[in-house]
Order: sequence, then C-alpha cells, then structure tokens
Amino acid sequence: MRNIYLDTQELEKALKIFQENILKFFYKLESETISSKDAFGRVSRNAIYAKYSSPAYHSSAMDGVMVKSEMTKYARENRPLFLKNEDFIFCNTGSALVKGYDAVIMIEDVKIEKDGITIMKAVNPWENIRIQGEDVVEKDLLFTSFHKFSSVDLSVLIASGITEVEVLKKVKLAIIPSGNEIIGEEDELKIGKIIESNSAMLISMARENGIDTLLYPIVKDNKDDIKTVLEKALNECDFITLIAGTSAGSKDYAREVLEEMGEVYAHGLSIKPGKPAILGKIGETPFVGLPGYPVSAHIIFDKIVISTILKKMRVNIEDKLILKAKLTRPIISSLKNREYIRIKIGIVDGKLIATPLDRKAGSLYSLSESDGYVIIDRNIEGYNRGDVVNVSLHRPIPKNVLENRIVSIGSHDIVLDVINDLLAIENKNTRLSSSHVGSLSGFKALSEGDSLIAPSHLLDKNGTYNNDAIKLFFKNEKVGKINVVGRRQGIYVEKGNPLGIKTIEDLLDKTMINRQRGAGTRLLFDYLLDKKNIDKYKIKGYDNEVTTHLSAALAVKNRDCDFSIGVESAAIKMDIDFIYLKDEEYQFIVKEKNLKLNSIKDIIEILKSKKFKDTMEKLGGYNTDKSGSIII
Ligand SMILES: Nc1nc2c(c(=O)[nH]1)N[C@H]1C(S)=C(S)[C@@H](COP(=O)(O)OP(=O)(O)OC[C@H]3O[C@@H](n4cnc5c(N)ncnc54)[C@H](O)[C@@H]3O)O[C@H]1N2
Ligand code: MOO
Repeated sequence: MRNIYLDTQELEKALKIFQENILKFFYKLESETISSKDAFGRVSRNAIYAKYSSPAYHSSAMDGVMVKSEMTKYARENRPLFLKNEDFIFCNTGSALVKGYDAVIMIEDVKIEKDGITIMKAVNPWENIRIQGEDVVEKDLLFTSFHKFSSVDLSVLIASGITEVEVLKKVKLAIIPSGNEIIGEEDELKIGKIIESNSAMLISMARENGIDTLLYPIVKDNKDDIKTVLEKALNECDFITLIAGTSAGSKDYAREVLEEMGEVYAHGLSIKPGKPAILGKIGETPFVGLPGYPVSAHIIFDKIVISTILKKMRVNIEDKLILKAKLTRPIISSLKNREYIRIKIGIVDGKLIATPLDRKAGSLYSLSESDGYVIIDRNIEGYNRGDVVNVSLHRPIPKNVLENRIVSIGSHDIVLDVINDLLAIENKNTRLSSSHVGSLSGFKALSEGDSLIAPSHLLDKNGTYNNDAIKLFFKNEKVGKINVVGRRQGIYVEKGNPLGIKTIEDLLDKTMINRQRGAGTRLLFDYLLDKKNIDKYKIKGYDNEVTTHLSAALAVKNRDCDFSIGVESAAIKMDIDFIYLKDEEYQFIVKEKNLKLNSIKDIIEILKSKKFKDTMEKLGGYNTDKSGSIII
C-alpha cells in the first residue's frame, strides 16, 4: 500500500504534539558518576559546590621576596632600604605565604647584596599576594543543576577539589539506514545503488550535541526485517531514527510499520526539504522517520531529533546567528511549504551578499558548501534579486574568512579548483567562492556589484577577448583583466571517435548537450556555426544544457549524447577524445579599484608561481605563458 499524505502539518505544531506524547522519555532522568576530567559536554544532575577554596591558602602572586610590609614603609627611590637576610624570604609564584609576612616584592625590584637586599620602594600590605579564596570560596556554588560543562569548567571542578561529578546519562540514539538500493561504502557502486552516507553526518551531529549513537546494519525494504531491527533497537536504545522509506513509494514502509507497532503523531510537514518526516513512538520510545535525501535528513535530524533530546537534557537550544545580506538571485518559493534555501555568503565592495545554492534535497555537497539558510515561510512567494534577507548561519563565520573570500561569478574552468587548492597549500587565507553562470551573466553580476571577479572568455569581434563586453557593461568604471590561462576549445566525442567526427559540418546529424546560455563556450560554438552558415537549431539537443566543462565531458562519456563542447583539459580528465577548434584566453575581470586588494594579489601570486604552471601543464590543454599578467 502506498502512503499518500496530502495534509502536511507545520513543523512547530507537529513537534509540540510529538513532545506532548513522549513525556515519559522526558521525565526519565538517569544519571551516572564520572571523573571530572571526562565531563566535557556532559550535563550536571545536581548543583555542585566547591570543596576547597581557590587558592586554598594565601600565596605569592609573583617571583620575589616575602616581606613584612610595615618594615618597607620608608624605602624610596632616593632613600634605598637595606633588609637583612632574616627580614625576608625568597619565594616563587604560588609559594604559600609564611605566617607573619604580608607582601611580596617582585625580584626585578630587588637588588641582591652579600648579606641581604636593597629595595627602592615600599610595598603595601597584601601587595602581590593571592588571597585564599580569591577566585572561589569553599562551599561556593560552582554550577547549577543541568549545567553543560565547557572545557574551562573541568579545570574549575578539579581546582575546587571536585574529582567526580554526577551527570545525566547520555541518550542512546538508534540510527537505522534502510533501502534495497543502499550499499555500504566498502561495496562496489553499480547503477541503481546508493552509498549509505547519511549516517556518518548524523552520528557526528549527534556527537557534537553529547548524544550517543548505535548504528544498525542497512535494513532492506521489507516490513518483517524493519520490524525485527526496530524490536532490537527498542531493547538497546532510548530514541529511534529510521532513515528513508518515509514517502509515497511502493517500498516505503516506515509509516505502516510504525502504525502496526506504535503510534504516528505526524506524517508530512509543511517544510522543504524534509516534508515526508514521520513522528511517533513505539511503546515509550520516541521514533522519527527521516526522509532519505541527505539534506532532508539533516534538517529533520537537527530540528526534531536533536532539539527533542536537548530538551530532555535541559540544554538550551542555541538560536542560530542571523546575518542580513543582499540576494544575488531571485528565489521563488511555494506558498504551501516553509523552505530552507542554502546560502553562501560573501563580501563585495563592503556589502554582504547572499548567493542561493542548489535547492535539491539530494544535493549534499551544496549543504556542505553553504554558510546558512534563508528561510522562506509559508504564504510568502519568495524574494527578488537585491532584497536584503536574513541568513540563519549554520555556525558563526570568522570575519577574516569572509573578508578573504573572493566572490567569483562567471565562466567555469578546472583552473578555479587548482587556484583554490594552491592557495590552501601556500597557507593563504584567500579562497575563491565560485558560481558558474557563464561569462555573460558573470559580467552582469560584476557590473551590478554582486561579485568581485568575473572569470570570462568572450571572443571579441576583432579576435581579442572580453573587451567588447567590458565596453558594454562598464561605461563609467575602469576594469582590469588578469590573464589566467590560454585554453584549447573543441568538440568532445567518445573515446576512439566512433562516429568519425572531424569538422563542424560533421555535427549536423548528431545529438549534443550544450553549455548554458551566456557561457563563453556556447557563444564560441555559435560563432563558429555562424561562420559556416549552419543553423544551430538543426543540431539535435542544442537546447539541452549543463553548466560545467566536466559535466559536458561526462555526458559524452556516459553516451547521453554524440558530442559536446568544452576545453581540452576536461576531455583529458574524463578520458574521452577531443577535436581542436580554437585557442582562447580565460581571464578574470576585476574592477580596477579592487586590483589592489590583498586577496587579488594572492591570486596573482599563485598564477605566476611555478607550482601553478607545473600543475596546469600536467592537466594538459593549457598555456600559462601570460598567467598572472594584468591588462588595464
Ligand atoms: N510521489 C512522491 N514521491 C516522493 C515524495 C512525495 O511526496 N510523493 N516526496 C519526496 C520527498 S520530498 C522526499 S524528501 C523523498 C523522501 O524519500 P524517502 O524517505 O521515502 O526515502 P527514499 O525514497 O528511500 O530515499 C530518497 C533518496 O535518498 C537516498 N538515501 C536513502 N537513504 C540513504 C542513506 N542512508 N544515505 C544516502 N542516501 C540515502 C535514496 O537512495 C534516494 O535516492 O521522497 C520523495 N518522493
Ligand atoms: O521535502 Mo523533500 O524532503 O524536499 O526533499
């Protein structure tokens, strides 16, 4: 039977109903006694009071000599005072104060003589002394009940004589991956199979929040097998999560099994990604069905599983930091769901900008690349380009990381990855943060202040590169060009060129996958077709697009088309054949005022380096003779 869940609930409402139904889970507070040294991240069960004062006795705060302050009161710069050996005691930082002495003179202020010392100034009573209990007094309240211990707290405990603490037992969370197509990372990846990768992310998210996990073997889409593993998990764990099988597929059994074994409180939330989540319980054990797509699983795990367990542990759920930033692209959202849109942040001309990333729930890498989410609530249609939006950060971003991030929007080339890797190897803080939209859109973004550099390779009428576009987009502002690499553009064909393609004319009856509108490679292809008077729309697949050279090469390798177009290096990387068409210049377009930025200087330094030239040479199909030179 298929589950059809037409009615979705708001996340907060579903969470409330779920939590109201698992009160026994919340009230069962088991504790254990552990060494204070192991208490990092753990939560105290009771209030904790200091056993000793700290310092435990009066002690010297400096290396020097212990004195009776009264005896030093007449010492002056112009009237040195001599103290005999029996009038003082040499001491170190931390030495216990000897009875009768009440001050310490730093060793730098003492002149050592044969049978005593000379001092040039008086000391006050208790000067340079750490008084007993100055930091903590015996029986002081150190920590309240339900306090989560930080690294510093552990030292406080130990310094105050508390060697053991009673803490809440960690919640043990079952993570059960499911699906007939799911294989272990050690298994061979074949068509139709998916590597089980969600649990690695979920286990470390749990660990970050002080939750223990038990990972079960991958269970097949089979009701009996799912029931067997759930029975086992019920005996071994306090909370159960089942990955996948939550939606409407013919093999999605999570809901059915939960209905048979326990209770379902919600199936279907009005959020995206994460919509098909299932909340319920089996016996008294909370159960959450996580949608299989990684981004959906991540959101439901964070918003429901972790937040519920932290609530039980009485740990505050920290609100995420919010940054206001200007959207570089419009976002259209459905009125039915609250959407979590992944965002990458950057700074351009002193302003924070927000670039929306891939929205698909299966695009795990875009989650890893993102800095946070823009949340678009139900009943909001979305935002326009240029709108200032709130970005809820996954974690705080250090200022220097943001300032050293070069927002690059434009054409794609593998060289961008090479530059980033070399920046890391050379221990520079600068990084390229690239969006691949093609050369023309890159120019538009640069001219509208959405990016710092625009990688581009637009052929001019007179055979140079990018000058026509500069004239068109920058009428009142000076821009410079940084030569990145020369590249060879051509046609990608299957290895061995079985269709015998040699010239542009041979492409007429073949199927292609094109690059996106505005991509320099596509424009070059159009130009070459034009020169031969070939109607581009006669080429089958002309409108099918991909956005990078590597994806174009992959499409040929996978035989999704007869040919595609792009730079030679991607053909070499994908091990397919390449038919040369033209040399071209790939350049970074930068506003002249920004050429002096340290981050841009870092890029130029890398481009001029021998390591860069060697790496590009190894990749093949590149010319680095002009790399790093600037044309204004
Ligand atoms: N007809 C409909 N189909 C789908 C709907 C819908 O409403 N109607 N909802 C879609 C949404 S939204 C989501 S999210 C997914 C959720 O799917 P399931 O929870 O049923 O999970 P699967 O279909 O089994 O898997 C989805 C996807 O994720 C991969 N996966 C599963 N487990 C793992 C894992 N441990 N590690 C890595 N990847 C995993 C799985 O292979 C699939 O590719 O349903 C939509 N469909
Ligand atoms: O709502 Mo599903 O969780 O988008 O991808």
